[in-house]
Amino acid sequence: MSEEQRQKESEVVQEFKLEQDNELRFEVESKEKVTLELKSGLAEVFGTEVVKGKVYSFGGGSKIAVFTWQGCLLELRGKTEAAYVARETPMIIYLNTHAGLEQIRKKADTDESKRGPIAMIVGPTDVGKSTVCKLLLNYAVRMGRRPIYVDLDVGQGQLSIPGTVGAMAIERPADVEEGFSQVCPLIYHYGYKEPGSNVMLYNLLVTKLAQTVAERMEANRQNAVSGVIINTCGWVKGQGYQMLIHAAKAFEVDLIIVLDQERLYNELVRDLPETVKVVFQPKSGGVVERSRQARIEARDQRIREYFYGSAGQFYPHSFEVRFSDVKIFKIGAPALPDSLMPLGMKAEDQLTKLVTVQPNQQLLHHLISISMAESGEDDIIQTNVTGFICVNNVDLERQMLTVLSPQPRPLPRTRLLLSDIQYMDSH
Ligand SMILES: Nc1ncnc2c1ncn2[C@@H]1O[C@H](COP(=O)(O)OP(=O)(O)OP(=O)(O)O)[C@@H](O)[C@H]1O
Repeated sequence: MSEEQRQKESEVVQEFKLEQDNELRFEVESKEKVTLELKSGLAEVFGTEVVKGKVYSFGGGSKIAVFTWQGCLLELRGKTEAAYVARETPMIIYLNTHAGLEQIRKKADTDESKRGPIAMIVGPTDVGKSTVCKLLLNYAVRMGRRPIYVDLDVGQGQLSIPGTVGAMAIERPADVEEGFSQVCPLIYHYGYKEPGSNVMLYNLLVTKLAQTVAERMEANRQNAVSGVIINTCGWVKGQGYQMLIHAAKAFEVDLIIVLDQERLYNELVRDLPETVKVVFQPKSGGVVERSRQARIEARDQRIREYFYGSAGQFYPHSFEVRFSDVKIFKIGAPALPDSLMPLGMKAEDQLTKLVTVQPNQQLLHHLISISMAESGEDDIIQTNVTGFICVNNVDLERQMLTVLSPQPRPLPRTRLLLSDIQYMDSH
């Protein structure tokens, strides 16, 4: 018997029969792998249809729900941390939300003066915001729509690596194992994992992103009719709340779905004009709370996937870059008291100021965004980025950086933006 066969024999196999409107929830133990197969009936994972007979594979730490509207038989192989069938889910509520959005799209279909819905999903951490976004986007594309996904979550975003905000037109349902295919997302560099680290910059980027999305809707009628789904951060108190209000205004949202928190719902109803519809919806009982450590690991995993692929299928490059061949900037200078500011400038302006960085050992392990800006005069802060590198070594004597890059040398552009976020490349 081969090693592979032996492994297969000793595998834990579990079968689940689901009635209609049931959901199988499972978590994969860290460092383990679990496969899923639909044996009969129909099922979906966060809005993407599961293909019968196809074997899907999920890595350690995955938290998955397989829902069925009609009933089905499922098989799991491998070590699950928890696996159970839930009968109570809010899926019908989410489906109704989709139907409501589709009504607005239908009106825009026949009336050139109208556009599709702009919906924002808000709520505290771990209420399933990203999952509801995915669901609504998947249902929309399955109906032939081309919605725009905007991700404002700088900590646990789905479109790019942590420390960025971005948007992408969704062309096909998310892959069950890999999520949305990241072809040409429009990404802006923020540089921190917390939205509160530089509120001025965050709001500036949200405004810029909103403008760009509006332009895209102007230029592409199919996107305009399909509308926008916006994912947000879980920071909903104090300044975090003000940032949500800012985003709602910048994107001119029509609908806000508040998951799980009634207080937030009441505040939004109170503070936003009546033209913005605010609805309260429950979170799914399946959403798993993540510890601080789990969040750190998820962020690291996201960055690793950027360079190495979700299954280690990418081979990034490591090469040297001469200090003199690039210009590195960071955004935000140390705050000075108003009395020391040059005439006409406010202390706040410092926060969105571009500062040149002389390469030194402090760059070690930091992520760096490659700006699309071509020259020094371009507004680098409000220009999108084309990719990311990580600094693996700084040689002051030879004036060289060694960088990890998804693409071979040379770097596609020379204007670089330093991120506060670090990544230890342990490959
Ligand atoms: N019904 C469900 N059953 C099992 N797991 C689920 C379910 N819904 C969501 N999850 C899982 O729960 C985790 C948290 O969900 P999600 O990322 O959508 O929450 P969030 O509110 O966006 O979190 P954050 O505030 O960190 O952005 C994810 O790993 C997701 O796969």
